[in-house]
Amino acid sequence: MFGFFKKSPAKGDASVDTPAPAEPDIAHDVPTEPAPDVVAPAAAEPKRSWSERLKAGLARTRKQWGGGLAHMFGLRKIDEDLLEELESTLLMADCGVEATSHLIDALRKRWKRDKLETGDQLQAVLVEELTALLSPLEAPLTADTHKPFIIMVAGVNGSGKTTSIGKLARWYQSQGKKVLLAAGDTFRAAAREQLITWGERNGVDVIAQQSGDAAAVMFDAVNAARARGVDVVLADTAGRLPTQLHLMEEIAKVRRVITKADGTAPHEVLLVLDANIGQNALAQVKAFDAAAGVTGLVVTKLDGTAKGGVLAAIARQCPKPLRFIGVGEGIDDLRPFHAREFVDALFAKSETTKSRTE
Ligand SMILES: Nc1nc2c(ncn2[C@@H]2O[C@H](COP(=O)(O)OP(=O)(O)OP(=O)(O)O)[C@@H](O)[C@H]2O)c(=O)[nH]1
Repeated sequence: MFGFFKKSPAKGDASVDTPAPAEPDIAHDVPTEPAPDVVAPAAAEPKRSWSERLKAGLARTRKQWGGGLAHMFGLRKIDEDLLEELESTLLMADCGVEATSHLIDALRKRWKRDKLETGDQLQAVLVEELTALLSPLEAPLTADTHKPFIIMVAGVNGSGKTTSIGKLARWYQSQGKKVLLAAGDTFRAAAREQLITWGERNGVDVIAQQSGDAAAVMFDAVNAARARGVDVVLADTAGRLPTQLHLMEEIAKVRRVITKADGTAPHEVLLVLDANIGQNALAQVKAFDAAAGVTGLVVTKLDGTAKGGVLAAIARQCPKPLRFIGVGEGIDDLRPFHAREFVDALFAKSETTKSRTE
């Protein structure tokens, strides 16, 4: 079962100058308690394409928008009442006041300028404007500017960090990269076990310590990655709330230790946001950015929420590259964000996905 898993590191692989951590424990030991899966086991149902999964995943948000929008558009004549209804629908989908006003103003201008008449014509313009609003967020993370390319993953508790790391590891493996995981969530034992189990099953080395602090794990991981010719390091960190100031200080320290181990790193600081938090995402981006210098976002759980409009709020109020979006618990349910693909899925005809989502 654990056949792919490498045992202990070659001597000197994880040599540490300072601080002196406990001996790095390449996690080949059997976990003392059953570890939860990083992601749900492969489902028995036939494999669906990413675009099908994206459409299915966005069903709730689409219902919130589309449900309201379907009767709004069609052959209905455009008037101020229609724009007002559209405004409420966008606000309810958590687009936020700024993005909503921006979109409504743009639609009003286009209505007058292009002499639009029907709701359908207005919908086509909304698709265009929303794509234009979200496009600046589109910036896939190829992770090939450095070797090893060190990605530090941060976020509040339960946002989906550890799960996303498993999915990202699979994604980068599929791109032909050699991946190493660093179990830097030293607060939650289960997170460490999750990564270890995932690594064992997928032939990915995991740097972990039975005890010790996150900084030491990071230091070991950077050195081990160098010694083993790793392309991408995915470093987990403990969940924390922006209000927990001492923990926000700790994440700044974790970052500093990574830089100490490799002067050019971290090459990416990914903030994982749970889409269900809607507008709170903005405050989280600001707080984590101040503490750890966020360079990219992952928005998870877009499948479980009607608040997919939060991406528009992010685009308008705190634009950061949206590297990946998650639309499910399956291993392949996290993919690079593409604005047009996202908007198309949002406005897809529900018949195409209905049978799969119910
Ligand atoms: N439906 C759905 N669930 C997700 C998605 N991403 C993560 N999850 C679930 O969210 C839950 C929390 O995920 P974790 O990865 O453990 O979260 P974490 O941020 O590492 O948690 P802490 O270590 O407590 O900070 C798990 O049950 C995941 O399966 C997603 O895109 N969709």
